[in-house]
Amino acid sequence: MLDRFSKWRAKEKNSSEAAAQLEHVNIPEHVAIIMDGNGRWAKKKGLPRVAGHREGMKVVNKIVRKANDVGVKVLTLYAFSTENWKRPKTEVDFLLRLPERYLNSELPTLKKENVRVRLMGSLDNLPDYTLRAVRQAVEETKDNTGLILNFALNYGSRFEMLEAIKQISEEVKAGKLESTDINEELMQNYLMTAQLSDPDLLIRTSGEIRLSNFMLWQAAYSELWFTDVLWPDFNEHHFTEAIAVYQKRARRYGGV
Ligand SMILES: Cc1cc(N2CCCCCC2)n2ncc(-c3ccc(F)cc3)c2n1
Repeated sequence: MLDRFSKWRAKEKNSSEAAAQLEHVNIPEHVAIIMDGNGRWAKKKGLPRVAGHREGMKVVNKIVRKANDVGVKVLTLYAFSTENWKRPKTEVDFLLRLPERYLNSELPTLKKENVRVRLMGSLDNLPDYTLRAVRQAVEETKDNTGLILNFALNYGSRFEMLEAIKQISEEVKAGKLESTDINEELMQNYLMTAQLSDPDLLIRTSGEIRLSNFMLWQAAYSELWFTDVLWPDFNEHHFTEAIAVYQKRARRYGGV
């Protein structure tokens, strides 16, 4: 007896296989990705976990190129969560070297492709070498007008929402805001995604069907697409399959 999720996946697979060519209408403006499965990928191959993260970084490049090619405007990538600090120190140290490694090799190309690098997360707690690299990339691409490449680094949605609530309540206390001013539009301006549209499509790899404290406010109406593919095995075809499925789904925003 197929459970509801397996039936849904079978239906999505058929519809996405039918979508051989990606339509260039109704491309999701903002795509967010939880890049999961790197450790499992390495374990399956009898490699250390960091080999999965290294391989996963190569996939970032492929998907950034593809997103830019198909006309996505914002690509948010969940690179390091506030929960990742609980991992072994050696793995955390390796992970927090990746921004610098990625940017050292890719920033010139990103600049050539008019990509703007953006960060969201609690950056102050990051090591100096990570901060230096990401701040340089943000500065050197700040005038670019193409794809916004938004890395979530040391990011947690509940922390983000609590910080926004604290800031708003301080401003009410200081008389800068009235409590009647507080609405969804105001709240969005106090989140780390201020100025960005909400994700139209949220992808999670590796078969986990959870949001894991990622963009909980912003993803309220996002189309969610889950795949068993582990991030290091994720490629442009999986990405365009997710977009093709998004294009086939009606968007209702809670309406009928
Ligand atoms: C911590 C971390 C982990 C990380 N992984 C590679 C992708 C799979 C997921 C975990 C490991 N990647 N990949 C790219 C970055 C990055 C971050 C900020 C930035 F400005 C430029 C690049 C990155 N950062």
